[in-house]
Amino acid sequence: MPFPPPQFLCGIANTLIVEERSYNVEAMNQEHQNLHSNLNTNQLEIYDAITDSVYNKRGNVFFVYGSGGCGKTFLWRTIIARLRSEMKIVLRLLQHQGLQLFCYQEVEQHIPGSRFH
Ligand SMILES: Nc1ncnc2c1ncn2[C@@H]1O[C@H](COP(=O)(O)OP(=O)(O)OP(=O)(O)O)[C@@H](O)[C@H]1O
Repeated sequence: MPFPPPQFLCGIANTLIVEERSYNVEAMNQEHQNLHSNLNTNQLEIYDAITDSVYNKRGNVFFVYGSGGCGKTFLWRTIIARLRSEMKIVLRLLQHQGLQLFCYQEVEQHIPGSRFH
């Protein structure tokens, strides 16, 4: 099967990156502050574990579960707002009946050399 030329694939990747970096950083920062200040103890514990993994490049995988309405989405929104307020890239890979899978990748400033893993 023919493979698209690399420059075409590079263009697609860059579109994704550009879209993910088009957020209003100030608005995201404000949203993060609002959400974070309302996190309950359990949410805060998970928030700290996930952000610790991100900022210390631990590469952990987290499976967050709980009954409907317990605040999982609220937690994700808080974490995502924090990362996007810092121009980091968060991709939602899957959402199915309470299961959400996110991929976070810090992309280097030099976009053409950057990769998703
Ligand atoms: N710490 C919080 N402070 C204020 N409101 C909260 C908090 N956590 C959750 N909520 C609110 O509670 C409601 C349910 O939360 P959320 O949608 O995050 O639950 P969920 O676990 O994702 O539910 P489901 O599994 O059904 O999708 C939402 O209106 C959300 O804004």
